[in-house]
Amino acid sequence: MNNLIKFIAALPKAELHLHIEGSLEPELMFELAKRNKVTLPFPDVESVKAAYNFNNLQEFLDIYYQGTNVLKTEEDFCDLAMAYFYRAHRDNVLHSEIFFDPQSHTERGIPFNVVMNGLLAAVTKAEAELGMSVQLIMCFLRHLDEESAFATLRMAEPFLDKITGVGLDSSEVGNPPSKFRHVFAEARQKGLKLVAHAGEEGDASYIKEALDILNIDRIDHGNRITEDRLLMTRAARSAIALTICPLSNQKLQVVPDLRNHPLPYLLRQGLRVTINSDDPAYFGGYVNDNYKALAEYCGLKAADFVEIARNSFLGSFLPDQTVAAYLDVLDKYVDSF
Ligand SMILES: Nc1ncnc2[nH]cnc12
Ligand SMILES: [Zn+2]
Repeated sequence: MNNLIKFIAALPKAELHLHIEGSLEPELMFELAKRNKVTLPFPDVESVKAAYNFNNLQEFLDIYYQGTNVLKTEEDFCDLAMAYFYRAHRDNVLHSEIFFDPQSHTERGIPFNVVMNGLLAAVTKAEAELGMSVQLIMCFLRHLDEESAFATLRMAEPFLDKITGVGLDSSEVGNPPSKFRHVFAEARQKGLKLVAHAGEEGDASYIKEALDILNIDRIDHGNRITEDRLLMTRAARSAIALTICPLSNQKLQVVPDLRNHPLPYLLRQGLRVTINSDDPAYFGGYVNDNYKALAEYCGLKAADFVEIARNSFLGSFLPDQTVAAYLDVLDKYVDSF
């Protein structure tokens, strides 16, 4: 097992499902609260951590949106993203596609430009200092209406060459993909990639809608695809990637027991599954912790993790040439281990 943990630690990988707001560690939350004179509803870091016990997605989201209140300036967004890039770099993440939730900031009066400029400064720094590649995916909050998503897309107009795609997150059940069909169609027309959280808490019909109506390029989570054999076959044949987040699933009680996580089954069924951290500051682990959990609880072996790391590059939105270069790095690592 020790050898496998070492193998995972240095395995070259991409992370494709990471909410930058979900990487806000309690320590940084307190630092930013002090810097911006924001009063937090918690006396100290320990009590924040103690509050991170969730029975479902909504309980998490309530506390996650509250956490964003400390983010006010470009510098805050830059510091937040840099903290994640340094941490991901330690996990040997070579490429990261990060989500951000502009509406959680614009709704509290923070200008869209402040969010973008802060994140873009961090992306430039991570690329230069750490040699990482980074892409940004702008998510629409699905508990808000489609008009608000359209307004967000309009705000993003000056930055569209720096945004790779759009996504759909927040409260899934009751907010089906079809609610956002027009804004996704417009995003597609603008040349953006499309992803959506689907089949996390919602049943497999949410995944089917996201594929049929939104025409997504990648499925975020998708763990409930096991409920629909036809959909699984379709996902396997089309090689669409699933960005699965095991520790998140456990924390949000989407999967009651990690020992029964569907990822190994989906991998054997030939689906392009990847392992990701989702909101690592809230769910108790960064990407390598998620890989390790699958080793420990599901008995995945080195060859499985190589396949998953390979999937992470193949499922990315990088150009083919860059993917090929990363796969070479991966092959060399495997040969040398
Ligand atoms: N796991 C998740 N599901 C839906 N929306 C989210 N926003 C941040 N994390 C999320
Ligand atoms: Zn997510």
